[in-house]
Amino acid sequence: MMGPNVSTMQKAAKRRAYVTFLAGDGDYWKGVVGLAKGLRRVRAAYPLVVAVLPDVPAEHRRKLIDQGCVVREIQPVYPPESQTQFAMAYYVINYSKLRIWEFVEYERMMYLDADIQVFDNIDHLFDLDRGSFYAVMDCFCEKTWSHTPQYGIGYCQQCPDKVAWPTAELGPPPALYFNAGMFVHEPSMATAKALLDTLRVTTPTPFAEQDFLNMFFREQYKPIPLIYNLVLAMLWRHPENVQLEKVKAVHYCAAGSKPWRYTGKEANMDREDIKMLVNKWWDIYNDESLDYKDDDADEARQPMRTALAEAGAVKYFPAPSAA
Ligand SMILES: O=c1ccn([C@@H]2O[C@H](COP(=O)(O)OP(=O)(O)O[C@H]3O[C@H](CO)[C@H](O)[C@H](O)[C@H]3O)[C@@H](O)[C@H]2O)c(=O)[nH]1
Ligand SMILES: O[C@H]1[C@H](O)[C@@H](O)[C@H](O)[C@@H](O)[C@H]1O
Ligand SMILES: [Mn+2]
Repeated sequence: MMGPNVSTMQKAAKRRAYVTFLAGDGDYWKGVVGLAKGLRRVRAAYPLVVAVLPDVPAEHRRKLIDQGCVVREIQPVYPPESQTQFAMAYYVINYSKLRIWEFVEYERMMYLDADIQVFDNIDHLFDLDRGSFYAVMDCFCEKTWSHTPQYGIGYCQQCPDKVAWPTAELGPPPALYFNAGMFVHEPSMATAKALLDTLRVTTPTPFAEQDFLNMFFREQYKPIPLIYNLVLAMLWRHPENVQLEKVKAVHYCAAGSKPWRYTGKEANMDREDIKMLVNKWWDIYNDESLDYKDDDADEARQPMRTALAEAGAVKYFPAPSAA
């Protein structure tokens, strides 16, 4: 019979996880495989859950399971009917990301887009104070933002003093705005319901669920340093803000930067730092020593170590220095 300590430990081990999202039968599964291997490389203590839409083929799901991912099918979430024209078509699918609030067997999760790679362990973000929504501030300088007043006047929250916000004409400056490719959240059925209920009465906007989450979590949002989600455009838009050697997670979101589609032809893609980061992604993706092995003793002990820590063997987590 299992003693109470063992079951407590098993429960504790289940309470935290990384989570990503996969839709369609295209090539984004490669991003998930890369991410799974990257998390293993930095000895992440928690599993990677993949929220997959029904349209992800069995063959792709198998590749994720073979890499040790926990595959969970979710039902798509659509914004109010026939209003999707307001959101960029490419982003509409991302509303389904809201389903990850339903993963209540985890008390805390860190969401990472499939086009993010981690180069350093970021487990400590799970220890941030509860009750807030943590993410990295976005940059408004790329063409994708050309529909906004910010872009029009050249204002960016990454350098708010360069172009002052014209309060007289435009009212108070916009609230801090995060990139939704990476965030720390707390699953909760109540929150999941509130998100879906609110979505039902919200007109879609260009950045789809990213705009929506920014609106929904405006009061709870706490910015964390950009080393946890380096939006690549920061390299050429705000180089003075970036210390590349300190960056722990890179988001290959600039046009043409997805490593598995990279050709080097699009704007800025011939930069040395970009080439280096794309190569680093491929090194991890191709590294067979990072493939998941069922019988890997060290791997098997990992959740137990986490469980021990959470069950009280380590009673106190020092406050993370990052935020
Ligand atoms: O065909 C697709 C498209 C997207 N995705 C998933 O959706 C994520 C978001 O798509 P991108 O990474 O291509 O989008 P961007 O990084 O350019 O977009 C940014 O804006 C989006 C607005 O919807 C989201 O908020 C996204 O998380 C944020 O990083 C992907 O990483 C991937 O996890 C798929 O699985 N298949
Ligand atoms: O989420 C979007 C997307 O990643 C774009 O590529 C980027 O230019 C934007 O800044 C961001 O808000
Ligand atoms: Mn992305």
